[in-house]
Amino acid sequence: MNSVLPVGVRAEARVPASSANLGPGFDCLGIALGIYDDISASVGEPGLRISVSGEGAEGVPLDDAHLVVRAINSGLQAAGVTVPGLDVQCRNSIPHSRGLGSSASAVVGGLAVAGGLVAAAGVGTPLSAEKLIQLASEFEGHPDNASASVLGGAVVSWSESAAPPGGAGAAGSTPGTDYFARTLAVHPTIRAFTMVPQFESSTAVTRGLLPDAVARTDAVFNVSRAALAVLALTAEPELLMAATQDRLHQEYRAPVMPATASLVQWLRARGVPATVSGAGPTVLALTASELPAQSRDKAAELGFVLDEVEIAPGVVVH
Ligand SMILES: Nc1ncnc2c1ncn2[C@@H]1O[C@H](COP(=O)(O)OP(=O)(O)O)[C@@H](O)[C@H]1O
Ligand SMILES: N[C@@H](CCOP(=O)(O)O)C(=O)O
Repeated sequence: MNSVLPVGVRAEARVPASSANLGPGFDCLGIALGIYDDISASVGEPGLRISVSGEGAEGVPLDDAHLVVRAINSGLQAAGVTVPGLDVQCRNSIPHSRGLGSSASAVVGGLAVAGGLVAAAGVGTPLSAEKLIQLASEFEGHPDNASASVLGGAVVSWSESAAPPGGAGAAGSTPGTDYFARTLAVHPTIRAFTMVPQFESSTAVTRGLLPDAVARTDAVFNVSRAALAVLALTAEPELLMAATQDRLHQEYRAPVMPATASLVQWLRARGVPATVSGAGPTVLALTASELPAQSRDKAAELGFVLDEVEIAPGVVVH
């Protein structure tokens, strides 16, 4: 029988954004970025009271359908506990639907808060980092984002499933899939720059633009670049230009985000290893060199705001 957490138990989580794919590592490489959502939750009287401020506050439901609340409930269930009610506060800095993994961050943050409540009460089963990766990947469908937000730094993630190999279409977990991830020790000279536009793009929609099958030559191209990306990120940053080339997703998504494609092309033509961040429309540059002096103006001309962001630690619960 499930334990009931007592009223008054409280936990907070600070969860980073993430950028998935890093060019060739479609659905398997990611990096945590220093843009954070802060979530706090207390066990309260029956019912749900939720307040949301910051990014995306106007567009999210303020009831049990809220993604963070759903993740908290899922985490409590996984830990084998229940609560009479919840008070939840979300203070968001991660922009939604820009390719910065906001949905994965919301899920990781909610699960981590649930783990924090369980730990604070000293009952139920604690949620380890491995468990958070498993639950978040099952829940949200993007282990590359979720693993980065859990572990921090750059990550490689993979899954094992009893199901036969499938297409590249819809995200979402196949029942019985196990998810795994490891961090890469990012070379200390590598810096991260984001260029974030105002316009949004749904990950689910732009996954629909990807073909189910690709030419073997393109598959080989990406396998070689993804393997090279591990070397470039950890030991030889001078290889980042070659290591961030991709033939699996960026070109297919370009027609619905031409400004993103133009900015990536402009930067790469000047030796900056820029990629589409996740499913876009944000542009990410991981580089050990300075950006060309005109980069900020060029980004602004196309409607993007350029910032340097830290390569972030994983979710922190307190
Ligand atoms: N912090 C959050 N709280 C509630 N819902 C969120 C949050 N972050 C993202 N979402 C939901 O996820 C959607 C964005 O998901 P998605 O299209 O995958 O973009 P992203 O690249 O930002 O993850 C939002 O429209 C919203 O419904
Ligand atoms: N590998 C996924 C990553 C989606 O990331 P998001 O930040 O855009 O949600 C994909 O490329 O679809």
